Amino acid sequence: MSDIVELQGPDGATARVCAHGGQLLSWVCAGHERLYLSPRARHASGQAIRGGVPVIFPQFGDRGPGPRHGFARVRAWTPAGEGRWRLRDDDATRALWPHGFELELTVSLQARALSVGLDVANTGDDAFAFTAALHTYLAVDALAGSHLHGLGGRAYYDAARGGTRATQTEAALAFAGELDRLYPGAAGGLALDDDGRRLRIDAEGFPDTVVWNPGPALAVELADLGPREHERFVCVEAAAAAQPLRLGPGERWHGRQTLTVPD
Ligand SMILES: O=P(O)(O)OC[C@H]1O[C@H](O)[C@H](O)[C@@H](O)[C@@H]1O
Repeated sequence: MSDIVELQGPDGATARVCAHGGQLLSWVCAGHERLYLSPRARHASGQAIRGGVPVIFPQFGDRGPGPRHGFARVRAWTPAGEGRWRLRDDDATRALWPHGFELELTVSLQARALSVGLDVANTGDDAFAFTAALHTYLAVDALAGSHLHGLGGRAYYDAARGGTRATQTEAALAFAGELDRLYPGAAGGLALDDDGRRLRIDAEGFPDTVVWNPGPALAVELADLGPREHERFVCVEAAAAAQPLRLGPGERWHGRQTLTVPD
């Protein structure tokens, strides 16, 4: 598609970013694709692309009256220089959410690392509250053997079980069946192991982490996913979802997720 830009890293890494949704679609580092993009992903206007790094704003999930996961992921963003895209309010966004804002997405490639930044500026005359996330789909070769480290002992809300609160007792989280957890106040310091490969996941600005895998039954129900596709990814999301963030007129917030392939 013509609205996809390829970025080159210092060590031969590449990233592809689509203006539709301001969405990272691919990051190839040390010869491996690190992000998952569904073969059934749709790039059509008004549709969210299943995979990569969707930008969730101004509403995470169903935590408000607006469209599920907000509108940023289905809007056309504007290129704003090397590795930068912007989204500003317009008549269509104000019809859904009556506020003046500017989002800036920054994608940068360092040696063995990818950094995705999201800035939110309040350009209107009134304060607003928002929830947001970088809804990162990490590719895995073998879901059954994958483990996410760094959330042991953390409390979470379990959206796959009616939002009940629980505490993760195991040090390494395994994936079997639907998993949909919001860990408030747990950000970054994570590592995903998959088939002998490790990826470090760090965050700043975003206070929470969401971990999602639809499992086999839900994967079949999602038209842009399909049978067994859930075995190819784990979503580890840098999120501000448990409590809305507030910005007064002229204020700006910055969040970032960094993925690193250790040497
Ligand atoms: O299907 P989507 O609207 O893209 O949402 C995909 C998933 O996103 C997040 O991870 C939520 O916690 C899940 O509840 C949701 O199912």
